[in-house]
Amino acid sequence: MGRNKTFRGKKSSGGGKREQNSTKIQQQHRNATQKGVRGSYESIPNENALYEKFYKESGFIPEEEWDDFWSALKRTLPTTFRFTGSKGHALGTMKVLKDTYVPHLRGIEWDGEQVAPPEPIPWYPDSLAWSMTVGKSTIRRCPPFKKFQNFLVAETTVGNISRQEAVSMIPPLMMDIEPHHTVLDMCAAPGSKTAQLIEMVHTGEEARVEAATKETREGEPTNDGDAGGRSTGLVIANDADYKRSHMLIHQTKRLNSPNLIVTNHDGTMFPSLVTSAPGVSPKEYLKFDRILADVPCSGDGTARKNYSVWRDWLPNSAFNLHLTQVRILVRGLQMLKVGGRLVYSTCSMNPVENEAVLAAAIDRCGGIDKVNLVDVSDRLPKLIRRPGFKSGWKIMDRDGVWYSNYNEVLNSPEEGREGRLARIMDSVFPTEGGKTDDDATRIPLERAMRVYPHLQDTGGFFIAVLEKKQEIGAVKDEQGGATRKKMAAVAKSKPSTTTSESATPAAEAEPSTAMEDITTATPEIPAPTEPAAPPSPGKRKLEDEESVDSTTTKKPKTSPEPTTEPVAAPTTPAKVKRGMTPEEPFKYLPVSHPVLQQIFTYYDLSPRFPRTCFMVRNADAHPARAIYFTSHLAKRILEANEGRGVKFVHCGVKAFMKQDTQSPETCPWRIQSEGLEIVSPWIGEKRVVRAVKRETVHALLRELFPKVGADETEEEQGKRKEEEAAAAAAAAVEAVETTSKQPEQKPEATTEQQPEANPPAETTPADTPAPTTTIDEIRDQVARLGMGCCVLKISPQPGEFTDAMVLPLWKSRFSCNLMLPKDDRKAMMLRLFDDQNEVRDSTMKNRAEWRDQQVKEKEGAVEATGETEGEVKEEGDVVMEEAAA
Ligand SMILES: C[S@@+](CC[C@H](N)C(=O)[O-])C[C@H]1O[C@@H](n2cnc3c(N)ncnc32)[C@H](O)[C@@H]1O
Repeated sequence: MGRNKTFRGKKSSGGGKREQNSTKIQQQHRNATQKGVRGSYESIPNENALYEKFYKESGFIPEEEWDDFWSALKRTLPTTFRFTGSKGHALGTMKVLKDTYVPHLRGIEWDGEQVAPPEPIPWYPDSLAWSMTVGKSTIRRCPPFKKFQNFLVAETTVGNISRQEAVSMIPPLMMDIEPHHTVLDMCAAPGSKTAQLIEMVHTGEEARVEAATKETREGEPTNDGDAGGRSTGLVIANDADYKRSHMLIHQTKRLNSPNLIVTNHDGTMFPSLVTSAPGVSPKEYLKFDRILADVPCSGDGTARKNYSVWRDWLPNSAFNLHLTQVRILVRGLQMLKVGGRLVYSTCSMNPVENEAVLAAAIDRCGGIDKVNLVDVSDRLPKLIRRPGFKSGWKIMDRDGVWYSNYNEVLNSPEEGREGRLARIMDSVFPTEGGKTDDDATRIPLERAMRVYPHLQDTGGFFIAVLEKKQEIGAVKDEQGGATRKKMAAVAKSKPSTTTSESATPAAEAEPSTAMEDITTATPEIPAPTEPAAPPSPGKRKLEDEESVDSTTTKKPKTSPEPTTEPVAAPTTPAKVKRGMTPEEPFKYLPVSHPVLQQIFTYYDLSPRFPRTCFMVRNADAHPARAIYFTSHLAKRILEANEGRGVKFVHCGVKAFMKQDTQSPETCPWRIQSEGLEIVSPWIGEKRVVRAVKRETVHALLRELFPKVGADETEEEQGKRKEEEAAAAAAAAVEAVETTSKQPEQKPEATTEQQPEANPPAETTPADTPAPTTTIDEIRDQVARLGMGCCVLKISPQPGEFTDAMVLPLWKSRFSCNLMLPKDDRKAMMLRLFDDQNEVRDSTMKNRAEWRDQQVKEKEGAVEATGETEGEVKEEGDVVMEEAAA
C-alpha cells in the first residue's frame, strides 16, 4: 500500500466552465431516470450517463479495468449468506450445508448448462459466509437445488442463516472485538452488522459458562459482579430513525443477547451516557472500546442490487451527505476510548463520502497525533481491495462539470455559487495533496480499503479503521474558515430543495457542545422530542429491503431542531408521533422480590447466577407478564441514565413468562425459549431431563404431545383429553397471535433475493418415510417430574449427536411437549433428520371427538379458544396450559 494515486480524469476546464456536452448528458440522464418510474429491477435500464461519466472520467478505476468494472456493476449480485449465532452453533449448521447438501449440488447440469454449487466466500473466517450464483428458475425447478433451498429458507426463518451482502460483512471483521468490549454501532439499522458485532461480543461464551458451572456451586454467595462466564461487554445499536430502530430489535432478537441496548438518536449528537451511580459526583461517562460508523451514504456501490442508483444517482447527493458523515465520525471519535478503534464504512465508492470525510474529521479532531488510520493491509489477505486515495480526486457537479479545488467553485459563474454549487464545501476536496510521504502531519488515507465490484464479484464498498491516540479536546469549528462562513450564509439564505436537507443541517444549527470532547464538556442530551426523524437520503438500501424506494431521491423527514438545554428528569415518557409507542421504562427487581424467590426455588437456580439483573418493563416494577434479563453493564447504563432523556428503545432478553396454572405446586413462570441458553446452565437437576438418543429428539419433534407415564384409568384419560384440548386451543390462539405480531418491516430473511420464498414443508411433499421413533429414553424421568416447565439436556455421544443441545419442555399430567415455535421445529427436523414430514398430533382426533362431546353436553357454552382466556401467549412458543388438577 502507499502508492500515490494518480488520476486519468479529464482535466478541469479552468474555472469550472461548463463542458460543452453537459446539457446533453443531463438531458440523457433525465430521460433515463424520469421521476416516478416504478417497476421491477429488470424494467429499469442499467444506465445513468452521469454516473458512468463520473466514474469513467475520474480515473478512480484504472483504464485497463474499466470494462470489467462497468460490466460487473451491471450484473446481478450473487446471493450471499452468513451462518449466525454463537460460533459453535454456526459451525454446526454450516457443517450440515457442507456435508449434506453441497455434495449433491456438485456437477449438476440444468437446461444444458453447468450449475455452480454454493461456495464459501474465500476471505471470510471459518467458511461461515457463502456465495451462490445459481438463478431463481433453476432453484425452483431443479430438485437438489430445491431441496437445498428448503434448508436455506428453514434456517433463515429461524435465524441460523442471515442473508447479507458480502462486502457488508467486512467492517465488523476489522474491529477486533473482544467479549469485554463496549461497542457502539452509530447507524445500525437494519442491523446486519450489529448482528455480527453481537456475535463477536459473545465469542467463547458457551465454553466459559460451561467452565463456570463446573466450579463449586454449594455455599457460594450471589455475587453481583460475577457474570458466571458470560461476556461482560455491551453493544449499543443506534439509529436516528425510530421505525428503523425497531427493525434493529427484530433483526437482533434471534441472538438473544442480554448485552444489547438499542437507542434512537441522531448520531451526530449521540448523548454522553453516564455510568456512575445516581448522586455520585463527579459523574463518569461511558467511552467505547470499539465504534462502527456505517454512515448514511449515496449507496452508489449498491447498483448491482439497488436499481434506484441507476435511476436517481446524481453527483450532488454526495455533497449533501458529506457534512453529516463528518459529524457522525467526529462524534464517534469523541466517544472512543484512547487506544480504541473506530471503523468507518460506506457502500459508496465516491471519495467525497470517504477519503474526504476521513481527512476532514481527523483534521477537526486535531490531526494524526490524536487520531490516525490503522494499516490493515495484512488483514483478510484473501480479500482483494485497493488502497484509499491519497489525494488527487476531483469533484463533479450535477451538470457534469469538474472542479479540482474549492477556488474553482468560488470562481465559478455566479449562478453556481448562489445556486447549484452552494452545497459544495471546501472539505470535499483533497487536502493532503501537497504533502510528501514522510510529512509527519500527512493523513495516510491510503490505509483505507476500497472494494470494487469487479475484483471479487461483490458490491462496491469503503472501509477505514481509525485509532484514537490521545484525548481530542475541543474539536475545530466547522464554520471557522471564511469560505465556509460564506457557504453557510448561502446555504441559509437559500433553503435547499434537494433531498438531503435534514442530512446536511446548516453548519450553524449544530450545538457546539455536542461536538466538544465529553471529557472536557458538560455532556448534553437533546431534550426529549418526538422520535428523531432522521435524514433519510443516506439510508442505504437494506440488505433485506427489496422495495423500490430510492435512497437518493426520497424526500427526507425533517429532523427536530436539536436543543442543547440540559434535560430535567422527565417523569413521563417522551412525546411520540402518532402510531408510535412510547417505550416502557426498564425497572430492575430486587433479589428479594417474592416472584424471583419463587422462580429461584422452583428451578433451584444456582446462587452463582447473576440474580440482580432481572427487570420488567413497567413503571410499577411489577412482574405481570414477562421478566427480562440483562447484563450488568446494560443494567448500570439503564439505571444511571434514567430520567436523562436518553431514548432507550430496547434492552433485555425475555427469561421468564407468566403462565396460567391451576395447580398451586406448579410455578407459573415458565422459561421463555429466548432465555433458555442464559438460564439453563444454572438450573438444578430437579427440573432437568437428560437424553442422548437421536430418536428421542426426533420423536419429540415429530409428535406434539407424546404421552408419558403409565396406562391411564378412564378418569385419567378424560383429564388428559381435557388438558390436550386446552393445549391445542392455546396453540391455535398462539399461532394467530404469532402471525399478527409480525413486524411491518420485512426482516432480512424475507427478501426478494432471498432464496425463493417457497416454504418447504407446506408445498414440498415429504420425500422421507415417517420413521418410527419413541421417547422411551426419557419417559420415566418425565413421568417422575412435577408438572410445569423443565429443560431437556441432550449430551453428545458417539453414534448419536456430536453437539450438546438444550430444549425447553413442558410437563403436563400425562404428556409432554417441546415448547418450540413451529418454524424451529421444522428447521430442526430438516437439519438434524432430513425429515420434511409434517409435525404429528396423534391426540388431535381424540381431543376433537372429546371436545365435540363436551360442547354438546354444555350446549355449546364453551368455545374452545375461550378456555385459554387470561393465558399469556408469547410469540414463538407453543403455550401449554395445565388442566385443572
Ligand atoms: C447504511 S445504513 C446502516 C446499515 C447498517 N449498519 C447495517 O449493516 O445493517 C445507514 C443508517 O443510518 C441511519 N441514519 C441516517 N442518518 C443518521 C444519523 N444522523 N444518525 C444515526 N443514524 C442515521 C439510517 O436510518 C440508516 O438506517
